[in-house]
Amino acid sequence: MEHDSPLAHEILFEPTKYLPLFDEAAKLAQEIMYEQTKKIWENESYKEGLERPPPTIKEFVHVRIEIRGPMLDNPGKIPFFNKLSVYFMNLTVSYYAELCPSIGRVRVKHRGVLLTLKGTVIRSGSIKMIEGEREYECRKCKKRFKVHPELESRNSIPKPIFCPFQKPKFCESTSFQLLEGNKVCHDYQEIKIQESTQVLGVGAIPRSIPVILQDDLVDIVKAGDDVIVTGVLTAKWSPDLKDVRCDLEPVFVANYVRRINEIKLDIEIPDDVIQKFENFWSDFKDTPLKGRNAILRAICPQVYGLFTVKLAVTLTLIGGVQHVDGSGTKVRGESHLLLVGDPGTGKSQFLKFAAKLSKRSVITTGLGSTSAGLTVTAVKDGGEWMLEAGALVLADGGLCCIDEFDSMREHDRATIHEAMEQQTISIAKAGLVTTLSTKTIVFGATNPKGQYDPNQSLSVNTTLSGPLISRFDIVLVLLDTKNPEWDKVVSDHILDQAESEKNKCHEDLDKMWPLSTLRSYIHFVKGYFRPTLSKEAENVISRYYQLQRSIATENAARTTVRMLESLIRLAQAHARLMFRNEVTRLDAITAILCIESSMTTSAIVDSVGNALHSNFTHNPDQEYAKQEEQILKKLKIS
Ligand SMILES: Nc1ncnc2c1ncn2[C@@H]1O[C@H](COP(=O)(O)OP(=O)(O)OP(=O)(O)O)[C@@H](O)[C@H]1O
Ligand SMILES: [Zn+2]
Repeated sequence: MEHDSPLAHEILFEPTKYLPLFDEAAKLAQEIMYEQTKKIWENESYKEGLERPPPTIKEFVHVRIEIRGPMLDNPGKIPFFNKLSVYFMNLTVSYYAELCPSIGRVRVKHRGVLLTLKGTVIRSGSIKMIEGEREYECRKCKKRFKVHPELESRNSIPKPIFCPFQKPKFCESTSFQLLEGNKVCHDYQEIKIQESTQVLGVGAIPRSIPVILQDDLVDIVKAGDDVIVTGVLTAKWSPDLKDVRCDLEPVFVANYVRRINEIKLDIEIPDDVIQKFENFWSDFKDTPLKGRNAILRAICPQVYGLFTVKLAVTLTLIGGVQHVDGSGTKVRGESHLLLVGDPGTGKSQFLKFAAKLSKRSVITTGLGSTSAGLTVTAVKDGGEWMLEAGALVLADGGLCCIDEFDSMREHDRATIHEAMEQQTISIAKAGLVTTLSTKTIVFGATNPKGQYDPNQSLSVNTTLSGPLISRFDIVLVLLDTKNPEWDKVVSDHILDQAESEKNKCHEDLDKMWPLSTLRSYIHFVKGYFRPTLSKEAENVISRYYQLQRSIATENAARTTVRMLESLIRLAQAHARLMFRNEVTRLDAITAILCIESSMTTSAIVDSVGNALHSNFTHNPDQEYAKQEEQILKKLKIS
């Protein structure tokens, strides 16, 4: 029903009066239908001799109110077209958008109305049973009535003081009989939802609010889920702990909960934008790598050069195609990237830019921004154990940027392996047993321990274990080695000197790829293309893998089957970047070049060089032709 119909208005502004009536009506309707279906069932099953189970009746029936509409896309903001102004005591009140505030804007004025909040589940409590209403009989007028638990006093059920029956005249009795046999219990669970950091400005602290789920709403969401919850705001006294003042805490009693993980990521791209992408590639059909580099230049434009890093970041964000291998094991499609670099080499800039490019992202440090750290932990909240989601769970379906990656805690070092490869985290603690999804791209950045020693393996230089490093598709080392020529171009760039002529022609291309277009492009190619390997590409990748396996290097941890899966993912990602549905030899060789720059010792490219000083070439297509010839010779492919 439209939100401004009279009935909707009543429900929105007096839910505690109308919703119980709706539930009563629904229960009555269920009883009537049950009687009718039971009669039909008795006749039919008798006739057909069928042993069909009799119809069942639900003990608790609730009417769930689902609020939809554009106001949910920008909670708390009052979009103009949605602003319903009603003159009330000469005040213009925009009612309805106020019923979808962001969690940080929930105030006392929202108490008692039907609110709709949007957020991410950061904590989920164990499932309990609470005693529902108690039935009493008045000893004087013999009438029966129910007393409901009071949320404010932590679901205790107060004893009745006076008889509620006032007609035909006041009963005034104060003595009642508790009817023991009618004890009613409800399933009960407490979760905590936090407003999405995407909605907040940089540096704003995301607010959270406890939410109470009862009956059929229990256990339908997990930590990390994005949800829209409709319900009534009330308050409860904080637990009476020694020397701690008791406060009234806001709490949200849910009437309806909707998971929006998939919906949120499924963003519509207008046809004219897709047409723009197609026109762009038709302009570059003869020099495809020039077109690709125009896109790559738009990655973190404030950082000059670092071509290899920009390519790696883009391929990581686009990712490969998730599939199930011959043995039935799910092979992830998400790539992971690790930047190991000296201070001041631009790592944090790339983390922040990548987060802006993603629909759903969490930026944190190895230590994690909450007690849950990177994965998940069990915390005591108000005397009861709850599961708290860490960064990887909150970034499920998106990107998790982890700065100072090597500073993570022991607890996370153990669980992050499963989280990055199997993309799940299983936890069994304090009676809370669950498996949470972490289908997340991990983008890590870390400084080497002391001075980077190229003769030592990555594990030694980063104190990260071999198995953990092997989970990263690409590991780029950014060494701030002295390079006068490089220092000059970077300082010119930073000091915003007059760009040299040869870069001028790139300016208009950069204008074509502002952040919003780049984000749409990445989202579109990820969703639209599912590239398969051509025979040529397969041949190149398998030859390279065999060559790597035959060369015993100290980075043996990197030449596992995982490397093969990484090559396939990166090649598929490059095909998507090139707006194609087939992985060609070009994509396979580009994936190999990424892996080569990933190794401190390269297998086939003579001078991989320092990723920090990799720059955009003026004619990439010609440059590539030379590289391809060199690599095919090394792989003995004619
Ligand atoms: N190639 C570059 N072009 C332009 N600016 C750069 C380049 N490299 C680094 N910078 C600048 O240097 C500053 C430091 O970058 P950033 O903070 O990302 O370094 P970092 O690697 O994260 O350092 P740390 O490891 O200490 O966190 C930033 O302002 C960044 O813009
Ligand atoms: Zn009475």
